Amino acid sequence: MCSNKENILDQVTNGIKKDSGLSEAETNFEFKFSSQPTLENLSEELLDFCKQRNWQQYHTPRNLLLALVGEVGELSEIFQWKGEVPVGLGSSFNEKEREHLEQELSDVFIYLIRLSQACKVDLPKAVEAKIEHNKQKYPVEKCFGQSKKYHEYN
Ligand SMILES: Nc1ccn([C@H]2C[C@H](O)[C@@H](COP(=O)(O)OP(=O)(O)OP(=O)(O)O)O2)c(=O)n1
Repeated sequence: MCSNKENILDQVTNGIKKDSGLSEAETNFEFKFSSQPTLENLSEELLDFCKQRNWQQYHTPRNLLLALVGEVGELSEIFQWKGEVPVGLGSSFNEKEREHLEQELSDVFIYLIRLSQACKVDLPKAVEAKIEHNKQKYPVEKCFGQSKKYHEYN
């Protein structure tokens, strides 16, 4: 390890290793989402899906929130009893389980988009603002390599 960048990477990796017991390969986050469809594309499609079925009457904020929580429960069941799972899932998930995971993550995302629509929250803008807020709350120089709650730092 000679450069500063390598040094930081090493510290991050070791930090993850120490907490999760996973190796460097198992904590490799290199991954990119597709650029299409956009959030706006999905948002429009979901609104159409709902209108075509005359389901606006059911897609109220409270109902959508309950549906979202239900889907989070279904997502959790997939991981239940598996113990720690590496980033990328490794050999912990077979093809069928991976497909199931894709479906449950999608259900959660779909209801999150619908709930945001029903609450008229501009989700990408809100997330961007929240990330900025998190940066202020968790400054790198205070939090580097530690995962404590913000009020536990001095
Ligand atoms: N009133 C509804 C019912 C369903 N959906 C959409 C959003 C979810 O993506 C999916 C949820 O469908 P199900 O309630 O059938 O749940 P699952 O797909 O999880 O099926 P199961 O409960 O059998 O696992 O369909 C919706 O928008 N509004």
